[in-house]
Amino acid sequence: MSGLFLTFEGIDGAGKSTHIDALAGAFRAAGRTVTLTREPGGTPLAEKLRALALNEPMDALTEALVMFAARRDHLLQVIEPAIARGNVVLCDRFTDATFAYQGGGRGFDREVLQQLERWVQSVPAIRLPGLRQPDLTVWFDLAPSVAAQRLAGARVPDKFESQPQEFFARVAEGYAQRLRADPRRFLRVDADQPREGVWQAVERGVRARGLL
Ligand SMILES: Nc1ncnc2c1ncn2[C@@H]1O[C@H](COP(=O)(O)OP(=O)(O)O)[C@@H](O)[C@H]1O
Ligand SMILES: Cc1cn([C@H]2C[C@H](O)[C@@H](COP(=O)(O)OP(=O)(O)O)O2)c(=O)[nH]c1=O
Repeated sequence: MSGLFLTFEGIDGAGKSTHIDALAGAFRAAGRTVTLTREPGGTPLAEKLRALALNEPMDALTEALVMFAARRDHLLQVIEPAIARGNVVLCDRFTDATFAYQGGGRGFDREVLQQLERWVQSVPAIRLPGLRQPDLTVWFDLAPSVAAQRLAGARVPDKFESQPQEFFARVAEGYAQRLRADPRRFLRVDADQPREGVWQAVERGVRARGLL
């Protein structure tokens, strides 16, 4: 079986977490080996970079470089080997998050991000000029006001979660731009419904593409 690479995106509080586990269960039930991972993070080095990125103030270029440094390590140490073994890699956030948060939220130069994307996602397994990209990206689309209500009191906010709603409106627009640039890669899910409805939309979308 050939490997698969699926990523999950959305503003903080959109409700990704539960459904990633459920999807892992569905793939395992279909006989697949699943690698569950996340960004920033997924390796010892990238988890150290995550702690810095989520807690230390830094300028937008530094933040983007830290995200892509963590990504490079994660891609080479975990994601590529798992895909090569034929696993299904389910990754909580990937490069679309950098375009959404650092590009949209922080207003950082998208051309610089595109250059970093080209460097970091050029891997030996893929002949240039191709890049490693997800086979499917599930985008949990939710209005920032609803996400803020869901997060209120749910957990101690980190550097990003404590941003104002206007920040998340720009992050959401950042995701929408990435979808417009590559619509076939995305499954947009309306996250403003009860969990069961969200799950059905995720499962149906993944099955409809023949991935499950
Ligand atoms: N469909 C839903 N309706 C209402 N609340 C939800 C729904 N999905 C998740 N939640 C709750 O919203 C909060 C954020 O969900 P979470 O899965 O942690 O989001 P994310 O991983 O996208 O940041 C949690 O408290 C979770 O229990
Ligand atoms: C991957 C990535 C995440 N982030 C941010 C988005 C999130 O606020 C945070 C971590 O994401 P996440 O793992 O979704 O947080 P949690 O475990 O609290 O649900 O990092 C970026 O700003 N840029 C990136 O490239």
